[in-house]
Amino acid sequence: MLTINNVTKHYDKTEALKHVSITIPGGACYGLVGPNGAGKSTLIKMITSIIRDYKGKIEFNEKRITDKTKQKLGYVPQDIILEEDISAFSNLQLFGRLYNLKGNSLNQRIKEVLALIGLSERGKDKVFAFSGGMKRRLNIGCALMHNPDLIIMDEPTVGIDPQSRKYIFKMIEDLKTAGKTVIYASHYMEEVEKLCDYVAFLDRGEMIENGAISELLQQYAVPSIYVKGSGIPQDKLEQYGTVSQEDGAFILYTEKALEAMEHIISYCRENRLDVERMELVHPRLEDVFFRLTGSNLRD
Ligand SMILES: Nc1ncnc2c1ncn2[C@@H]1O[C@H](COP(=O)(O)OP(=O)(O)OP(=O)(O)O)[C@@H](O)[C@H]1O
Repeated sequence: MLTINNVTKHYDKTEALKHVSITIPGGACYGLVGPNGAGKSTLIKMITSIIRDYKGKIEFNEKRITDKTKQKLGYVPQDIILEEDISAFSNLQLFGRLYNLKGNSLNQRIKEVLALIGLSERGKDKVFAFSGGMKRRLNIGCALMHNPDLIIMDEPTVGIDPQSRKYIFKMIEDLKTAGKTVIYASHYMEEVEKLCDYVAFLDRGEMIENGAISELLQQYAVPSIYVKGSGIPQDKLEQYGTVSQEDGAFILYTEKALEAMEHIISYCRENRLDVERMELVHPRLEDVFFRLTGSNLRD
């Protein structure tokens, strides 16, 4: 378990984090979400003790993060930190040695990690020949060499191809199955919704809300109905909730979705109006963020 207790960080006059507290249960995948400048990278650097001058307390399994406990942490930075002129194997070897792996156990671990990141066939190839996605996978592999219990990933899918993204998702699922704890900072809300069990929303250094994704969806997101058809009066829909328009269709946000759908269908039948398409839209994490902040993450 990782506990972040009332942490505050200033960079000169910028207050990058303000009294943030989060508890991350062991074995969970925890999303950190927020717009540019929200404080995600600062928080991650504090967890990994790259930044040490802050107020508050961060503990992993009830111990302050020291050079010794740091051995249990794996950090995948936003920027790729690989030696391009040497092979994938040699890059992993470098990182393994940093964690005191040697001889057979080092070679064995390199093989395991190459398999985990889907690059077994490319171990001998120099990194400069790799695609952006392969470099990202190798970057993650470097952080896994010492088999850490907590893996912290800062925007690991930025600028990569769909195949590598899929591979990274699978790696995270495998890490979860192996009982590892994962912190996943991302701008991509749909990725967090798919991969993570919990999420913390950060905005301008403040933690706006956090908790289990399923509970936040229930608490904050209102279901909506997509209705497309000719002649359907907007005020009929407004009897059930708030209505917005999108590409010639209505989106009705309502807590009484099924009742509203039944009434819209019978109204259209009675008045011989044509319903081209009507469907219930399940709320998304993006909607929760919008509800809490009044803006979209990528505005
Ligand atoms: N080294 C630094 N010196 C001064 N200000 C900084 C420094 N690093 C970050 N900041 C400021 O602190 C705030 C939080 O930045 P941080 O990089 O943690 O946000 P972020 O959520 O990771 O954003 P992004 O998604 O753009 O990486 C921002 O206002 C940023 O400009």
